[in-house]
Amino acid sequence: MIVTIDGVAASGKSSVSGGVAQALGIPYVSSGLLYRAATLLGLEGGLDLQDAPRLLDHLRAHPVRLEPLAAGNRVWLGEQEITDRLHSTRIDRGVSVVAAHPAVRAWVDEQLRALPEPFVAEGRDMGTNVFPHAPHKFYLTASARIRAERRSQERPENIPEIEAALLRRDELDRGQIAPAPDARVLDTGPMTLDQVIQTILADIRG
Ligand SMILES: Nc1ncnc2c1ncn2[C@@H]1O[C@H](COP(=O)(O)OP(=O)(O)OP(=O)(O)O)[C@@H](O)[C@H]1O
Ligand SMILES: Nc1ccn([C@H]2C[C@H](O)[C@@H](COP(=O)(O)O)O2)c(=O)n1
Repeated sequence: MIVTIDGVAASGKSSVSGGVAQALGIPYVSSGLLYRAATLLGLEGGLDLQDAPRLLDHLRAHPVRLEPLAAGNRVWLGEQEITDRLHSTRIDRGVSVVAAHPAVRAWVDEQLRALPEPFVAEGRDMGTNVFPHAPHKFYLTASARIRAERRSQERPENIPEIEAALLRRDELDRGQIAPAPDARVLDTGPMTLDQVIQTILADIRG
């Protein structure tokens, strides 16, 4: 069984997926981490992030592995764990450019489709493109201001700066952020994290 949870940036995908996965006793898969890892490798390799062929060569020469766990995902570059380096303003600024390359998307999708079921998959196009046959699909939204207020607990920037960056990323990611026609859309703005998780679990359990 695959559950897909897509949505806009900072809508709560990782936190909600982790809670749903833990309740179901299965792992969750954060597809965004693979795009973030590709961005980190590109930046640290001194590459032009617009140069998809060179970026792809670099990714093939430096194998990245996603370890999906219910308690949180880990990303490995060979034997070295890089998870803690993937959530920074620098990566946020570059990741949409990297994620727009069809070849990078194919690199990510291949890794995701090779994972053993069951799992909860979160990202932008899990329900539309990567796992269109998933039986349970959800799509999270919230206003940019609410998302910025939530994220301000985790980042040093002020709320208007975070809000502007989120709106910029939504715009750059717009090619990937449509909900699947059969997804249940949840506006998490007026909901607590636990309410979102319980709503999804109730829907899955029918
Ligand atoms: N319904 C909610 N109520 C309150 N806080 C929430 C809710 N959903 C998420 N949060 C908080 O919002 C922040 C962003 O959530 P999270 O990192 O899960 O979003 P995301 O969609 O995975 O982000 P990104 O797109 O950047 O990977 C976290 O601090 C999380 O605890
Ligand atoms: N399925 C996905 C997942 C992620 N992306 C891109 C778009 C995001 O800006 C970036 C980081 O994802 P996040 O950690 O914010 O979920 O990766 C995508 O295009 N498709």
